[in-house]
Amino acid sequence: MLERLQDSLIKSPIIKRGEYNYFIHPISDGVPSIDPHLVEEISDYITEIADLKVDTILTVEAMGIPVANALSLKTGIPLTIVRKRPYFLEGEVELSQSTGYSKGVLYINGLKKGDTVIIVDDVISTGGTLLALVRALQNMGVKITDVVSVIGRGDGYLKLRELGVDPKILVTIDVSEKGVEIKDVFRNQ
Ligand SMILES: O=P(O)(O)OC[C@H]1O[C@H](OP(=O)(O)OP(=O)(O)O)[C@H](O)[C@@H]1O
Ligand SMILES: Nc1nc2[nH]cnc2c(=O)[nH]1
Repeated sequence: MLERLQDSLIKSPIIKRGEYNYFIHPISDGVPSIDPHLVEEISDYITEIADLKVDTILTVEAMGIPVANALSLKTGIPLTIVRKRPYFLEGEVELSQSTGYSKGVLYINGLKKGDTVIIVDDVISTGGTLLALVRALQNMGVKITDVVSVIGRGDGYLKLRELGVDPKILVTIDVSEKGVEIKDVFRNQ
């Protein structure tokens, strides 16, 4: 199950970003090249495990885009991208993002109260990004059917449970200076 993803993850190089052990992988970095079969394996799996009765697939710039776009092509569901730059359109919602190695601002456009979305992202680590995004969507009155992260590390996902959301993490890993270890693979109940 998700063999390509698991096999490629254990080959990930590690770099230090401050104190943070950052793994480098095609899905989360686009480095080295992204194998389309890998993206297909992941998007096929998401169609089996996630609730896709939604108006749109929501992802975060930049590295949520390859998988979310494949899912959009496969299902015919539109794709909405949370951007790192403002457009100053009416209804734009701004939120602060923090990860284990960076801080920034994200901007939601194109969503309104009553819309239903699935969130798809490449990695959940501290949970800072998805926590801020889910909070903003809940304040907007947007319904979230599922939150899917391709890769998970650490216990940041627990923060989302406090908002009533239980993320589906396809492969959970441990990351140390030595490399990546597979901890768990998501299986449908
Ligand atoms: O759980 P967290 O600690 O918040 O980390 C997860 C976030 O980190 C990465 O985004 P990043 O901001 O590095 O942007 P990128 O997709 O442009 O690489 C990733 O795409 C997630 O959105
Ligand atoms: N590529 C990559 N993206 C991340 N997003 C949050 N943590 C990480 C990480 O260690 N590697």
